[in-house]
Amino acid sequence: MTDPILSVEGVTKTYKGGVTALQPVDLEIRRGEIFALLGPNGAGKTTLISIVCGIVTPSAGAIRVDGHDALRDYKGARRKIGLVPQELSVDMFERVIDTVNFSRGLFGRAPNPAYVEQVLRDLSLWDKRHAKLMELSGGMKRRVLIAKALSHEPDLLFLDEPTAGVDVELRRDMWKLVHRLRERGVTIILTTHYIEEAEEMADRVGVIAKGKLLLVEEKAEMMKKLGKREMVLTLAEPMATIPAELAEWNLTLEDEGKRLRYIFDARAERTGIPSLLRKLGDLDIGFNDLETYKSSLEDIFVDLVEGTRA
Ligand SMILES: Nc1ncnc2c1ncn2[C@@H]1O[C@H](COP(=O)(O)OP(=O)(O)OP(=O)(O)O)[C@@H](O)[C@H]1O
Repeated sequence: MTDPILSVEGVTKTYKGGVTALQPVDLEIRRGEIFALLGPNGAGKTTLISIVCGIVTPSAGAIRVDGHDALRDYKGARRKIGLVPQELSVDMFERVIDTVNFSRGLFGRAPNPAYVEQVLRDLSLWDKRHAKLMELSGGMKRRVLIAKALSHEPDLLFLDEPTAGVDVELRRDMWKLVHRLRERGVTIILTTHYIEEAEEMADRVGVIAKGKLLLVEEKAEMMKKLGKREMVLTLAEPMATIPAELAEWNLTLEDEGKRLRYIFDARAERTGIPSLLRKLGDLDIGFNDLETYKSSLEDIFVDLVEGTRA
């Protein structure tokens, strides 16, 4: 890959007390992409982000942000990054515009009212710019966190669980916003528990569990490569048990014997469907309907994460 905006090499983290939060992680993020880091609670997502942002010191490894060594040239690296944390940690009495300008100042950036106005407009906060944070709804406060993170014109934006606990409408707004930011050239890394979010937003997805980056793939490629498919037959007559003759297909009987589900590997050359249908004919088992489904990213995720269990 040419000139990634972020490269993480062999990064590990063992916290004091002995919790290993990250096994050696290697990851390169391309300029302009939306990358979703998907993993269950405690997988190490926040630890990885915090290391890249210089909040947590890694036990080993190297990080480069747009050419800056994040350990040796912390300031240079950090200036490139905007971080939207999970938690609100803002002064509730402050006004929106002041807190955003303050964040910008922290990075030593000269005032740029036109830029700040654009950010606030993008986030539908312009009309609220003189409101105190305490006067805003929860969703608006989250937008303020994003505005603060964007205040110093970063090239790489981290969103740590951007939509945890927000309503569906705000979640959709966030997704739109992320796409708009990318159109402006901002690279985005988001962490999420929500498969739907990764599926909806990301160009690439990394799956992390127990501190291990299990897989990094183009989203579409991941779906294609690992995708399973399902076929569901609605039977003409309910069935009490699956006949022994059908054992090799590993079918499951559902809905009080009215439906047969067959899960097969879309990658396999032989799916087993023609022979299954023939066998059903031989056994005189009729069906009224046949549907097929692609597996979702959710199924893939569960498979991968379960695969890490000893
Ligand atoms: N400061 C700390 N000291 C000790 N252990 C920690 C610390 N921070 C995190 N951990 C542990 O490291 C592991 C990874 O935690 P981390 O917060 O990175 O996961 P996560 O994927 O972000 O989880 P979540 O989705 O719940 O935020 C967990 O076992 C956690 O308990």
